[in-house]
Amino acid sequence: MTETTPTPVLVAIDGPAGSGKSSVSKAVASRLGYGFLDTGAAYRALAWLVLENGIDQNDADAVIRILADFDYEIGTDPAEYHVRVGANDVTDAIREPRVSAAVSAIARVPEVRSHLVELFRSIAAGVDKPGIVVEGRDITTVVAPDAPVRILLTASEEARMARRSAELQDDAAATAGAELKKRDQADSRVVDFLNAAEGVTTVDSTELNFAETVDAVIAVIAATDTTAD
Ligand SMILES: Nc1ncnc2c1ncn2[C@@H]1O[C@H](COP(=O)(O)OP(=O)(O)OP(=O)(O)O)[C@@H](O)[C@H]1O
Ligand SMILES: Nc1ccn([C@@H]2O[C@H](COP(=O)(O)O)[C@@H](O)[C@H]2O)c(=O)n1
Repeated sequence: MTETTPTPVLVAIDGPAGSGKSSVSKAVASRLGYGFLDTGAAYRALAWLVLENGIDQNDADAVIRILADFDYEIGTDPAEYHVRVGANDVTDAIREPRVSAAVSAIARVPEVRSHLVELFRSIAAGVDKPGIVVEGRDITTVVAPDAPVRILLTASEEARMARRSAELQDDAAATAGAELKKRDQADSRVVDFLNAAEGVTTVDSTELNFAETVDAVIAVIAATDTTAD
């Protein structure tokens, strides 16, 4: 008798910048023994490659050309998160302000989006765990609209700006709020991650601490029949 490997349960989480998507998703994945896929890291890694090659991020044709050389790897084990482009470990470099400032221009190129959407679907399908938490901006609507669990993780702009500033120091802390706002404005012209699509559950963490937010997301997953097709 041949044994079939069950399809991993996909938990799709979208939300604006600083809403806690990465940190909360990673903690949820750890608790459940699931994998974790940070999709923003791929857009950031491509933006890093564009900048490293001295390409103008607004030159869509040049960005599309470099996509063919985009040798990308991401760790989906929440305990071993890493991002590589070719031989370069870019885990930290992709968080630099210059990358954050360039990424929205790259993410609005349709060819980039379709290429990465396919990549995300294949990474999620191949995870060697019972499930995977995939987070980004268009996971509930484009990457995995049929996922059994779909969540919009949100928080007030004030809360998100304060949380992001608290991670940083001095000048970076002072500009983080403005950067976050600008990026959301640019990104929301491409995909709607501010309003929950039909069937998507909103978790608003404005009044919740980190642990309460993780619990709230796990409660949504627990309330869903993830065995249904
Ligand atoms: N409910 C919460 N209470 C307090 N802090 C929180 C909460 N949720 C997340 N945080 C903190 O907010 C900060 C931003 O979270 P995180 O980086 O996970 O957001 P994000 O949505 O992935 O952001 P981006 O889209 O910009 O990458 C982190 O320092 C995280 O620990
Ligand atoms: N599904 C996604 C995820 C991300 N983006 C773009 O990438 C940028 C960085 O994402 P973070 O989650 O690391 O903040 C983001 O600003 C978007 O431009 C996307 O388009 N779709």
